[in-house]
Amino acid sequence: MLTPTITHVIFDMDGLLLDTERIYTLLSGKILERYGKKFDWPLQAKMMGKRTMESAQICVNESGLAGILSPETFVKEREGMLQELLPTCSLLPGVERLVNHLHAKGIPMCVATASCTSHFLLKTQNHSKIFKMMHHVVKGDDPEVKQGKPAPDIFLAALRRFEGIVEASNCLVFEDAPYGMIAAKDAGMLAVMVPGPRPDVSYHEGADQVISSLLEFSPQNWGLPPFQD
Ligand SMILES: O=P(O)(O)OC[C@H](O)CO
Ligand SMILES: [Mg+2]
Repeated sequence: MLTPTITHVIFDMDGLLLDTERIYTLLSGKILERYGKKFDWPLQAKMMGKRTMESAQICVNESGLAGILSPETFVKEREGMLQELLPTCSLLPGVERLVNHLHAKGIPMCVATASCTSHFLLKTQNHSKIFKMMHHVVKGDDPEVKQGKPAPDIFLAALRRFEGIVEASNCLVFEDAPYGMIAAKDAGMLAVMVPGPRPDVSYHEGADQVISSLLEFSPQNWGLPPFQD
């Protein structure tokens, strides 16, 4: 296979840069338990990458709680616990090494996340060093993002905000979520999936590569400068 020429990188955030999906899983499980329902991976897979109200609507509908629990109440019941737990999130393995490396080599990078601004600030407050190296961040509540993942809007908005004219085919997206993968591919980009600790390969569809963590990523396979270490 010809080595692609990647010139720009777009990172998803939740579940890719930050270990926040475990917080969402814990809290969604807690709330559903109050209504005698279970939170499982197939439901989580439908919510990942979605914006706040979209993911709440999916959770309520798929759990058979429509008419019993409103998405607004779900979001309200979760909010206090999110405020407490989101600032405790950590960087996922390999993030610091890869972001520092690409920054040192002058590769423009940005973040495209379904997170709303208030949650973004909570999640990143202890990781400013990493996010300062990003050329820009597009968030779920950005006016340019008309439709959330799996629509390509957020990745196309991210592409437009780099300096100069950048081809989508020269962009590499890192994503953890099935909907994020669809969005990246529909935006015409190459995409590496880091699916987290889930065995079900059916969710990896469309990825140009699947790796278990960013520690496994080899920049030179994508036309990016190799690690020195
Ligand atoms: O994976 P992100 O960064 O697009 O955000 C996802 C939602 O906020 C939580 O699943
Ligand atoms: Mg994600």
